[in-house]
Amino acid sequence: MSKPPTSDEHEPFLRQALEQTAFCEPVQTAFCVGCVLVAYLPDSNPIVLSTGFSRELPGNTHAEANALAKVQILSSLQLQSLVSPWPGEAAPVIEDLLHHVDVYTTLEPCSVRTSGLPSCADALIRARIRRCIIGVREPDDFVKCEGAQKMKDAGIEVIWYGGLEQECLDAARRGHHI
Ligand SMILES: Nc1nc(O)c(N)c(N[C@@H]2O[C@H](COP(=O)(O)O)[C@@H](O)[C@H]2O)n1
Repeated sequence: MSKPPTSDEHEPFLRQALEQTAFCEPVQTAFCVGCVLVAYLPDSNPIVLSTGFSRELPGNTHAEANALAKVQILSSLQLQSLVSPWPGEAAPVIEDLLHHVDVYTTLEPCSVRTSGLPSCADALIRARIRRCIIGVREPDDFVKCEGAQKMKDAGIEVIWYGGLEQECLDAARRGHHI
């Protein structure tokens, strides 16, 4: 069995998510967020499956949804090369793999979007990820975010990392005139 990571083991992945924020095009109406999806499989080191940042994919897209979308389009062959050895007998299926995935995100996943598009918290709940490790709570600059509570209520373990809060907040607000 793979050992659960300690809080120090989270830091490299949250830092990797923080690096993703540098790629965001800043806008006044939303935050710059970075995300990394990491699979924890038995007898294997953690595997980075995908990364994402705000507005990376075309349209008004969010970091967490982008990281999910990028892994959901992988072919079975691509998944197999990423997650070898896969513990099951059949080829890996993304829906199964996601139950072993921790989501590292610099900002609390959104629960409500000003655009009315689907929220990241709902997308992560639907994907039935294992845990969500969050850099900082979303400040009330735009909306009141209840993403962490929503995920907890749905049975997803939420971990507030705590050690990179200011960096994550500064990254989120990059380019904002406040
Ligand atoms: N968690 C998260 N990830 C992102 O990539 C984001 N841009 C945000 N921002 C939040 O979403 C709201 C913007 O909603 P629209 O993109 O305009 O629909 C903004 O109010 C933040 O709450 N959050």
